[in-house]
Amino acid sequence: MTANFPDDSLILHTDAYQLSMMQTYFKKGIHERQAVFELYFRKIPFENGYAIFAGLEHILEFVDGLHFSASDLAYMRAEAMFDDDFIDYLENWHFSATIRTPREGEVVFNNEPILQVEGSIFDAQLIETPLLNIINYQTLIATKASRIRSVVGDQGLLEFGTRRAQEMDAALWGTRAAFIGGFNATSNVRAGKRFGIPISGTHAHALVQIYRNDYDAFMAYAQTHQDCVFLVDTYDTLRSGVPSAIRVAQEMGDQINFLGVRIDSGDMAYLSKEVRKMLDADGFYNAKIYASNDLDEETISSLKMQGAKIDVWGVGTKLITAFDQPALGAVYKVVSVENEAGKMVDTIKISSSAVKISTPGKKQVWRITRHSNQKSEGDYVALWDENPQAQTELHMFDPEHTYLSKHIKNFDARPLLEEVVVGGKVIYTSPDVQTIQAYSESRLDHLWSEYRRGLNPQEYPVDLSQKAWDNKMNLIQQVQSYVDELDRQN
Ligand SMILES: Nc1ncnc2c1ncn2[C@@H]1O[C@H](COP(=O)(O)OP(=O)(O)OP(=O)(O)O)[C@@H](O)[C@H]1O
Ligand SMILES: O=P(O)(O)OC[C@H]1O[C@H](OP(=O)(O)OP(=O)(O)O)[C@H](O)[C@@H]1O
Ligand SMILES: O=C(O)c1cccnc1
Repeated sequence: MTANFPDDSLILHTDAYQLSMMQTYFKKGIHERQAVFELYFRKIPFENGYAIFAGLEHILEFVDGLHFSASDLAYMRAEAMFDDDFIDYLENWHFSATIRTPREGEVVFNNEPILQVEGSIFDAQLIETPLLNIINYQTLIATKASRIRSVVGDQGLLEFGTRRAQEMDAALWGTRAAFIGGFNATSNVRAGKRFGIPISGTHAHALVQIYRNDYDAFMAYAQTHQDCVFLVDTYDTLRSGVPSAIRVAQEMGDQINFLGVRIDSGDMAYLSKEVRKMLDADGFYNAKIYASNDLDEETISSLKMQGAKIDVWGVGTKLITAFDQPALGAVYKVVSVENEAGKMVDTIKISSSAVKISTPGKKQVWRITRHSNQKSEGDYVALWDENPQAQTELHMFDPEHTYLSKHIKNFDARPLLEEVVVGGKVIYTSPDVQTIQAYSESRLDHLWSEYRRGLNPQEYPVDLSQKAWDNKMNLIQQVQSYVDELDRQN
């Protein structure tokens, strides 16, 4: 049986190991030590050249008023895993960390922090799982949406995914992420209500099946609605669906806005061309052809290449489930931690795979743009105390293949990470989704088309400052000497 709690909170939406580690920090008296954690992904999804940052609003909603409710604590008490003194402490605990992120809709890349938490190790550890949960999904969907938008051009793009999404929350927040990535409207009415996303829709095959023929169904719909898009493929698109739609449009005349017809099966290149001819032949030049059925950027771009006469694209499953790559794979790593003497010390995670070695130190991401053309030259990941804005020349080099380097003058450096939560208090109010979408579009304008193309894009430079790179090499050496020493002792 499912237990429902009136005071349920989202704070236990975390992995048990976070709470276990917190108990250790608490019992050992180090829980108030400061730390910096950074969140990043290692590979851009869908082999795209960029990603779109999304998830901030949900994070702020989660952090706001974060506390352990009575039933959360009672549940923990009943679990053998936790001790009473630890749970007593949680009762009066308040979140007090600082969080920095780019603005939602920002264009972001792999191997750079897209979120930073600075606070007690206790607080930073507690929110790792929900932060990853939110960003891993929403950034993935916003990026997928942006890819789809890039092939659609300025045609209509409708989000139809709710019925296929991985449960209700995913549908809701995925819809919002899709809008940030460039969709025009959604079929999800609750997303319209909550986020101010325009809602849009046609009708289903059920309507036609209930009336048992296209004409009666379309007529009934037309008599009860002003705006009409008729779904024409239930029985036979060209012989029954479209002729019935045209007949209803003619008979209803000015009483309706005949917006167009939707095709949901068959060869959509062939059908759309035939349907266009039929609509035009009867003077319905402005009636649009909508298409849906397992579409994504690949099928849409193929249909366009075939000269399909489709004006509006409805996309569900492959968007909302990120069908071709279901995970972004973002991680959250501690980069600096306070030692016994109260001093912040940078920390590293070593791996035999170079991409999995973390980059130590609290960092800022600087977007470097040329004065002359306002195009982004790359991102410059520097230690927090560095200020590239004060430099007249910047040496940018690939952190793995260091011989790949360039010197840049006459540039702008813009910091991406901004405070959104300070001392546990949310200080940032998200703009409306339309503003976020427009911001995202404007950020993409600063990218060369080589990075924007959907197929085999060039790799955008994400470079480390010399200081950040030296710091990383130093720490790798320190860890190596420590392991070598242990090896000698054994
Ligand atoms: N001309 C085309 N070129 C490329 N892909 C197409 C074309 N026409 C349709 N498609 C796509 O082909 C896929 C296959 O469609 P599907 O097998 O579902 O056929 P269908 O006729 O829609 O059948 P169903 O009634 O089961 O939905 C869909 O993703 C659809 O978007
Ligand atoms: O194909 P997607 O990209 O996921 O887009 C959503 C799909 O949902 C509907 O089909 P469904 O069969 O669920 O309902 P229907 O009875 O209206 O066709 C719609 O007709 C689309 O085909
Ligand atoms: O309005 C539509 O046409 C619609 C909505 C959800 C899913 N498929 C289609």
